[in-house]
Amino acid sequence: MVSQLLDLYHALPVSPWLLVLGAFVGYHAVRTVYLIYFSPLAIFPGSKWAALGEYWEAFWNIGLRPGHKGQTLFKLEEMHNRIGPALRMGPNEIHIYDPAFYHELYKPGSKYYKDPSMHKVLGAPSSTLAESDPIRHKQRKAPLEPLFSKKNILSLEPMLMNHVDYCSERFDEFYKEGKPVSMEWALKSLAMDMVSQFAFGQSLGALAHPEFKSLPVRVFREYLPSLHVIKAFPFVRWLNNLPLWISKYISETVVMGHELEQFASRRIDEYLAASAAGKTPSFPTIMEKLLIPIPEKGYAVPSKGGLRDEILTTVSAGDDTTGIANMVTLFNIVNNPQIHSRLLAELKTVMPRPLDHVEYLKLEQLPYLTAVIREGLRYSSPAASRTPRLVPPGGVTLPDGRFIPAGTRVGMAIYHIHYNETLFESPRTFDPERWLAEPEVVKERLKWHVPFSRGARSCLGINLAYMEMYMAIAYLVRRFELTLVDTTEKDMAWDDMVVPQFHGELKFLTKRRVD
Ligand code: HEM
Repeated sequence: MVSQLLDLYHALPVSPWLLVLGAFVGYHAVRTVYLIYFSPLAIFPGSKWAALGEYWEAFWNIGLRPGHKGQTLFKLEEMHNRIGPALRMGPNEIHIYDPAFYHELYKPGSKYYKDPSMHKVLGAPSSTLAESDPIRHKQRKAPLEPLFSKKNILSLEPMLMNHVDYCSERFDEFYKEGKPVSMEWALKSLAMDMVSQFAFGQSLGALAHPEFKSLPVRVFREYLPSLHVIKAFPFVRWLNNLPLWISKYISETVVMGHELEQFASRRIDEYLAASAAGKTPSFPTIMEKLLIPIPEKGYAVPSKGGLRDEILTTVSAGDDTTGIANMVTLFNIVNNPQIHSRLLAELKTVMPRPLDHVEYLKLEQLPYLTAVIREGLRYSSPAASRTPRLVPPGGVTLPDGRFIPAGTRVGMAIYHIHYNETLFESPRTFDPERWLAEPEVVKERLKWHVPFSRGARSCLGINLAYMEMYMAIAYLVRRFELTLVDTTEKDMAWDDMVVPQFHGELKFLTKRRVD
């Protein structure tokens, strides 16, 4: 057999290496022609590069060329406006801009499931956030869903209030030293302490860090942008599996990720030890619920690694997003004196003195604060990127008659809804008034207010996020004369690095109000 193969090898008219090379080139030439001209998705316009692989998206997103970082979202917006509501953006992916399709794709009971390959990028495939199978997703969500109900979240109010009070004390320290506060770090730390205490029963102490740059806050800020790179080059994820002594020469983010995992594991051990000793927090926690099996709903307690992944993805989902929403909202309040003074006047009706406390349910009733927060969520769109789903069996026919086959990845972006001129007049203006119009008009606009997405895969933390926002905005505006330091609109421009990454810093001097 071997000698026959050797005879064949010697009888070949050209080098076998040339044959291999020829086969490789031939395969790619045929694949290129097929993808660009004959694939069922060839009827959709878009860059030819996009039809061939993840290159087009990577080119605009990962910043190999200056000015091309986190730009896919904006490039798509420009292309949709130029060439139509459905574009090809991958060998097997269509991007849609038509708002009418949003409520088809993300409606409750939608048959468009999360795309597993996309969510593998997150690195915790067994977590509620990343799970794509609808049955397993329901099982994983079973212990969390009642925990995140409004009734339960209301019981967190005293715990959240402690963090707002401590944050205020830290702002005093900065003011006494004559230093401005870097709000992105401070507000992400506030969100981190709130959500981590809800997770572990004990906060990660992010607000106590001298510059608000604790490891967990830094890791999520550094790690999320690397998801663009992992998506284009999935092998990068394997860096995580390298021994730490090797990865520390390659990527600081990977090392920080390992440290965070160890940190979270220690917190889980501490929680388990405290719970065995009968010491549990006075408020409900994510850990507590994850440790109770619910056989009738198919929920079994995960392994320790599974617990860690679930907790870390939930904490990461709730940290940057809420921090960014608060930061963008505060910037726009302070940068618009009329909005600022009207909001302050309203807050004074329920908090006559700067140090007063007021029940969250009363804050929620304030119409102007509510309008400001809604507008802050629209304007900041913290989960701005597209969230892809898979076309269900049978495929789908778009309103214009074009067919998308089953299994195609199809996505829309919250940012494109919130900044669509047909849905929101002058979308680039921060205008709380749009939420104070006639009730029918507001009702129609709310249909397009989707910062938390819609349907079965919408944000689990919506009640917590609203409560954090109402409390942070109301108390910080009521307690402090916030003055911008070296910050302009230009600093608040952002790139889409899975969550917005800002070009500059928002800095405030934080002087206490006396009346
Ligand atoms: C302003 C703040 C927030 C915004 C704008 C936001 C937005 C979103 C969006 C758009 C999704 C859907 C993602 C997708 O389709 O792939 C999502 C999912 C999720 N969010 Fe949030 N989120 C916020 C805060 C929070 C908080 C505070 C928590 C909890 C700690 C949280 C936990 C989650 C979880 C667990 C999911 C996955 C839900 C599932 O797949 O069933 N989020 N969030």
